[in-house]
Amino acid sequence: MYKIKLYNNIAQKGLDRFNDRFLVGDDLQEEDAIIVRSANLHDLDYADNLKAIARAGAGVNNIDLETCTQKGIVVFNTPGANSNAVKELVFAGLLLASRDIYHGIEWAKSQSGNENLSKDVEKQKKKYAGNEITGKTLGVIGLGAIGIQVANLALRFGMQVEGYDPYISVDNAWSMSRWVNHVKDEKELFANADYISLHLPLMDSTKNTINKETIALMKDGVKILNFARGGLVNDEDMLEALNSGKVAVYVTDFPSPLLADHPHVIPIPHLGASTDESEENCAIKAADEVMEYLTTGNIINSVNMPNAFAPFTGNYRICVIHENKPKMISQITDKLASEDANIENLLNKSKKEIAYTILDLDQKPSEKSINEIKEIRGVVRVEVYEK
Ligand SMILES: NC(=O)C1=CN([C@@H]2O[C@H](COP(=O)(O)OP(=O)(O)OC[C@H]3O[C@@H](n4cnc5c(N)ncnc54)[C@H](O)[C@@H]3O)[C@@H](O)[C@H]2O)C=CC1
Ligand SMILES: O=C(O)C(=O)COP(=O)(O)O
Repeated sequence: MYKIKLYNNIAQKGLDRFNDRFLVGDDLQEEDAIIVRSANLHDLDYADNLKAIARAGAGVNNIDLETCTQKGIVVFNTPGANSNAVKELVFAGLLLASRDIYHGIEWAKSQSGNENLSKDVEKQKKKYAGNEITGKTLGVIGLGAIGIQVANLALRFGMQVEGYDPYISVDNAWSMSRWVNHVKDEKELFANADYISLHLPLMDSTKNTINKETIALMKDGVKILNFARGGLVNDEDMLEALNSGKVAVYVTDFPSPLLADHPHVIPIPHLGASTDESEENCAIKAADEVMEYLTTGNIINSVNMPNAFAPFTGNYRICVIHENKPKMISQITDKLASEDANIENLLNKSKKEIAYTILDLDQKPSEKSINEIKEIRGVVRVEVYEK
């Protein structure tokens, strides 16, 4: 029985994927895998059995990837599973940043009981007038699952779109409309954009992407949308820019204590992925990834290990997570050759400093050979699967 520990509310449709070989709950000990959304796992007490963590969502900055890699724990996410939900909310954000709907609604709600309301509405509305987005320029930073959808939809709203992503994947490049101007230098985007929307991951290298210096390169009255992560924006610098009017509006899905009640901030309580559809998509994908890994060793959508998928052809399978260096495979196969085990299939994949080898065998490997493989210098983890 595999134990799956839940760290957030995970949609039932995803949990329904698990059959009776799995025990799923939020108060389990010695779990084999974790499914999480945004809960912070940086101080996780790693169970000895823990083999996998699936993030039902996109951003993995709540997980200590380095420690997981060192321990041979495979971390998954669910690419694209919530991108439509975020895209839709970004468009709500674009409109909220353009028309003062937010303060207008606040005022209208305060008028309950006012018998002159229809007259007052007509007097008051000039306070909440705004601008249209058609014809304006949107700069999209990060052209991944979400950024591409935002860029493509903005074109349909009649916007000019500039996109910046030095690491854009081939698949995403194919999905991007040719009318999106793919800029090579972020400065060009900062100089041209009326609106800037952030869709890049939070990492050490992207922290404070929006800061005093980058804001100085932007148009006066620029409107910034952050549906990616709070840490991408330096709050103190944003406060100064909002106070001076350099930034006209900041729409954020990550309210901070410093900015939450600023009149030019539209704070949203991290609702980007909170739709039934996206919660189900993410949960189903995460559950499938975990089941596949725990029962076959196949790795699909990992962020810290190479993806590796091979049909389970033998009766037994050995999966080895090891350092990506010469002679690892020959050392592993040597340990099996000594007991005449026939390797029916072998797959080796690598990602940066880590590699993964799947060996399908016709006969059960001995405990001795498995222990010997574990002893090889550079081997991080060994798992054996039976069909
Ligand atoms: N508000 C919410 O509820 C949600 C927020 N997110 C956030 O949005 C981020 C993006 O999500 P997806 O588009 O699904 O991820 P993705 O992985 O498909 O796309 C991220 C893109 O950012 C690019 N990138 C990386 N470093 C960059 C840099 N320095 N400059 C420009 N581009 C860079 C990557 O090449 C990639 O194309 C996530 O990492 C997460 O933090 C994601 C889903 C929901
Ligand atoms: O997928 C992401 O990166 C998100 O930010 C969504 O987070 P959530 O699953 O709604 O806690």
